[in-house]
Amino acid sequence: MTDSIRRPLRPIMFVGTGSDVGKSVITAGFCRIFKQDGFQPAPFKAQNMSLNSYVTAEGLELGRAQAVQAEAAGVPCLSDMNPVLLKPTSDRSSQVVLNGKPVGNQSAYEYFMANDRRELFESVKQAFDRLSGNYNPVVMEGAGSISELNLKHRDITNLRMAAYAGAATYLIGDIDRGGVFGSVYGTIALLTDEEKACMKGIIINKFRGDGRLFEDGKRMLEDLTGLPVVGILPYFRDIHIEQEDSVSLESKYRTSVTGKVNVAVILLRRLSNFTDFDRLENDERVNLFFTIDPHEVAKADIVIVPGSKNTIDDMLFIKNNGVAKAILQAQKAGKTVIGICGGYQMLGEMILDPHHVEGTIESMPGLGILPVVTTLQAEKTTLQCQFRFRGSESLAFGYEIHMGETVVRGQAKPVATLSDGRNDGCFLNDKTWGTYLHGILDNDDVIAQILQPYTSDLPDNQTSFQAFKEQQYDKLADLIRSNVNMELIYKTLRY
Ligand SMILES: NC(=O)CC[C@H](N)C(=O)O
Repeated sequence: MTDSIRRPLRPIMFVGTGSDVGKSVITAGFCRIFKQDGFQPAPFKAQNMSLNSYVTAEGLELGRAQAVQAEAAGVPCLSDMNPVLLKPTSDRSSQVVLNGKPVGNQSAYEYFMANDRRELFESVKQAFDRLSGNYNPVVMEGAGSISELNLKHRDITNLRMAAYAGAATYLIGDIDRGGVFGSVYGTIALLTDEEKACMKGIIINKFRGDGRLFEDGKRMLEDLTGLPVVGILPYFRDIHIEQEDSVSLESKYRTSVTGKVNVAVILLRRLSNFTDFDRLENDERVNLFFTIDPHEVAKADIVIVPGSKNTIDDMLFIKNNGVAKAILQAQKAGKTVIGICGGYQMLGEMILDPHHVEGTIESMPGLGILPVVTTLQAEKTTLQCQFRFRGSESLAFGYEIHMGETVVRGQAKPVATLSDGRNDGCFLNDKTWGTYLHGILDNDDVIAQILQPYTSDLPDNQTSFQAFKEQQYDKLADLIRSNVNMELIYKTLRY
């Protein structure tokens, strides 16, 4: 790479013909490419709607996708990378996180919408400006489709942002779902001239088979749109990049199998941070599946109750559909039952909501497996933390995102000792515990402890999860480089 290429670059932005076309993963891949080429890139997505979030070193919350992209970029994550995060608590309301802190529920959000989200867009622009002052290039991601005509005037994420940033913008179309000519052509045709001026090319994603077979199609799309098709990316299953949207969760609904340790994660309605299970999911010894079927829960060796954005609603949900009973039976039968965050709260005796943080119900009995009582507070706890799991020597890493404070009754032992001196969680025995620590299952010591009763096999892959993730980002960057015309892309990024 010559020095001339390392001059300041224009921001680059990836937008889509629809949701789940692969924007987040491609953005992560480009973050890694720019890092490899000697730049200091940073990801940016103005607004994210997700129940998977992460915490910065300063204790500010942002969407997991931008945290993953920051990891690919090799830089610490910042709330400026995702200044607006909407976390749905019910079908009608979301918690709005602005610059890393909750500012209320949807009613506050409606206030922002009253004048086409002008205040919100101002905050978003400021976050972008702070970021672009320190990183080069900013690698931006849009949201959903860029041709939602009725919503455009309120858009703060897509081309309004691209125009403000002066970003070289690339449209991603998904050929796997079909209709790629219509969706790409239609998307470009519906843009205003100002929006069109941002567009520098098209990337066709999820192509199955030999990309050369698409040569004719590529030419046709170029003739139709007047934009170059800069790459045709193959459909891949062998590169594991954390994905965080609900569509990717749907592909994980599976069932128990024989011959592996079966881990059932309860598919709560407001399940948050399902990325907690990525490490276990990639473990050869394990079959991890998300389920809401009591019969499947009964077949599992290990049952995990995950985080929930609405613990009380989800508690009611599992009581009504028989899953609560299945979890209690699993625990009585000597199987492992673990709760994380909202799941930890549900394993307890009672969940109280005096300030109506989650809704109108003020108290809800839990499963009564752990001797703990949770009270939802008005203030949210968002922290990164280092901890030691049980008797383990090694320092592990996790993060907390919760409104609830949980009090342990009696003499129960903690699950972890945090480096700030606090204790976390409630450990009843080797097979029964609950914790607030997201990311706890990324740690090898913890995985070894929970799998120990069920398998004596050692993991096939002895590399640490962190090293594994690094390899995956590099593989993704290689795949993009060999299928995308990077020279053309760099040309569009020079001022
Ligand atoms: N991330 C979570 O599981 C949060 C649990 C619960 N809704 C709380 O805010 O305390």
